[in-house]
Amino acid sequence: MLAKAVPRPCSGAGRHGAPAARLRSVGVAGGPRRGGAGGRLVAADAGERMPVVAVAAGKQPVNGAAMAGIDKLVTSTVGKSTNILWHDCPIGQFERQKLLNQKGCVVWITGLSGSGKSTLACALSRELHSRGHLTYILDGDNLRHGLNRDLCFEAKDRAENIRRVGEVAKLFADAGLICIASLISPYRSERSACRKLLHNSTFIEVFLNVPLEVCEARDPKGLYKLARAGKIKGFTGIDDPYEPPSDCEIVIQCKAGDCATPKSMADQVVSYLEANEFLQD
Ligand SMILES: Nc1ncnc2c1ncn2[C@@H]1O[C@H](COP(=O)(O)OS(=O)(=O)O)[C@@H](OP(=O)(O)O)[C@H]1O
Ligand SMILES: Nc1ncnc2c1ncn2[C@@H]1O[C@H](COP(=O)(O)OP(=O)(O)O)[C@@H](O)[C@H]1O
Repeated sequence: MLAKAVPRPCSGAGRHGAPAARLRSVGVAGGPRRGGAGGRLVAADAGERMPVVAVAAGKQPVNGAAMAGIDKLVTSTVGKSTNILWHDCPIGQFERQKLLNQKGCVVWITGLSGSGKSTLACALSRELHSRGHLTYILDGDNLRHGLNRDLCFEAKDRAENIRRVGEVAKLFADAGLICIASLISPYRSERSACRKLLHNSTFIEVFLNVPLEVCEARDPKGLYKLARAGKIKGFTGIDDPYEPPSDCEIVIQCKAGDCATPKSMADQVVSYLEANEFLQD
């Protein structure tokens, strides 16, 4: 049966409530996500989903769901979507995390082209996989082959690219996975907006601090050469800005001739995840 719609916190995607349960407490019976059988309709979070219609008792609910027990529904307008309701499910992030023995999070790797983002993402995924943890990589280049194929590299398209990846990453984290997002994401404000989508402690920003000269010397795709020759316009670091993070969780520093190996970069991130109880053996 559908319960009466009342504002309540839940652990579904997009909830910004209390920090996800520490792994130690994952799976404790009667935890925060225990609920009755069947789906629930819940009202929107303040801020993200603004209720616009409250149907008084006895009146026809907005979506026409004149079912027994529903005398009041609160619908929301979110962006261009009107009259929408959040549908919750008793199997939530808590249950999924328990199944996976890990806490869902986003490891967001930012840095110049050629700084080693994809290399680190792969090394990290491999390391976590070998320890029995489920990860998924959202790679900027790869996503531009599908989800983001309609976007170019103008500022507004990069911003939309980052926003979309942030939203997808949020879903993966809610699914209980360690989501590794690897994209240049050159703008501080857009990275910060992605951080706000998640509870702060579950957004782990990793800055690959590699000097432009090193990235340019690597130039595995020959893009810097093309950018220097003026054949690619608006290339990050050449004629488009990169705003380094001012306060991120992990900085991996690399200087000419002095770069950590991919495995030791991955180990640095794994240590952080362990220290912050994202992983359970
Ligand atoms: N103008 C310009 N500037 C920067 N990068 C460019 C550009 N044009 C194409 N490429 C290639 O696209 C990859 C970056 O895509 P992202 O989605 O990560 O970029 S962004 O976050 O939207 O800025 C980037 O991949 P990486 O080298 O792996 O970073 C490049 O291969
Ligand atoms: N830690 C590292 N030390 C030395 N070379 C690296 C390191 N990480 C990446 N590379 C090399 O640098 C180049 C760019 O790496 P890549 O992961 O494709 O960067 P990005 O995804 O940031 O563009 C590749 O040729 C890669 O082998």
